Amino acid sequence: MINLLRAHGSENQFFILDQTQLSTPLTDTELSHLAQVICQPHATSLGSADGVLVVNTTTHPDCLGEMRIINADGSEAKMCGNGLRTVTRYLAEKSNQTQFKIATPFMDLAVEQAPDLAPNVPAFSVQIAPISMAASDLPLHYHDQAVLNDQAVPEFLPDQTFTAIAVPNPHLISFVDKIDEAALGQLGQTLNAPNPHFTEGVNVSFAEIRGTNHLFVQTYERGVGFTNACGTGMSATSLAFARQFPRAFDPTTPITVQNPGGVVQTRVHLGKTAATSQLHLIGNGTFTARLTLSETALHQADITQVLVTPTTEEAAYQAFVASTVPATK
Ligand SMILES: N[C@@H](CCC[C@H](N)C(=O)O)C(=O)O
Repeated sequence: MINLLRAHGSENQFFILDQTQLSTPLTDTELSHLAQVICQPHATSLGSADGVLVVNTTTHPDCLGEMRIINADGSEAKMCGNGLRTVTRYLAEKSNQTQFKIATPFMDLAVEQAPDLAPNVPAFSVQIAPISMAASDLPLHYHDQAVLNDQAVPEFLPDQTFTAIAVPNPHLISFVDKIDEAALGQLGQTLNAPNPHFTEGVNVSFAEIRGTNHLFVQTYERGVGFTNACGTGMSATSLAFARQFPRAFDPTTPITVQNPGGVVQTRVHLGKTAATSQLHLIGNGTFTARLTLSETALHQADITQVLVTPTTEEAAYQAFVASTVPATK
């Protein structure tokens, strides 16, 4: 029998599939099909999920494994920050190591265990890289501009400015006084349908600055829709914040980023350019259930016979959020 894990980082919900336990790894078509089926709200008793995190072996130096992220719509993304924290925990527990690297499609990333956030709420710190603002890396097409940096784009929305950053998955960021969820949803949908600007879609984040090193970020994700939290989105937003709002940024302490699913911290070390800056994302890596099914059923994305065994971690995570986050909206 094969085990899957139900995991979340700030309630960004995933299934972790360790392909090293299979006699035959799933093909890319099978992985895409599995994500589209298992992430549906009523597919399991666990509710909807945002994607499937696939763990493979790797021969890259210092890497304990490779992580791929398949979005709920079956598309593959270049990176997943919240997911990387949960895969860090998975590989840390499997190997009994606390500091190592994980291979991702664009880069081998440094990860480590962090102090627990609360009893039964383990936390992990992950590097977010590579970083680029080059329009060609997003890709973004806007009047042949090389970058989009804190700029009005009336084609997106009036009265807001936008910054585009790849980490390396694409993010469009806008700082606002108060998040207008309907406007975020509308823009997210438009830029993830065929459009002339983001031809491969984009994750769209609106952010409120709530004080020095304190943000609230909400994201409409490519391949998913609204998420409770987007780790790469909160990291890219933290970088944009540090560059655009130096008076509200204290480089000596982490940034607290609230989100609809809880709270994370980011560390931003500004370089001369965005690309030479360094980003780290720190937050929970929570396992809420173990799932068991046959390898044949997994290949066929047949989850009708899956056995779900919940853990006790969600109550601990919710208690942590209630004690530390006075109001998320
Ligand atoms: N939730 C993730 C990002 C997942 C990928 C994204 N939907 C994309 O297509 O780029 C995160 O925590 O970073």
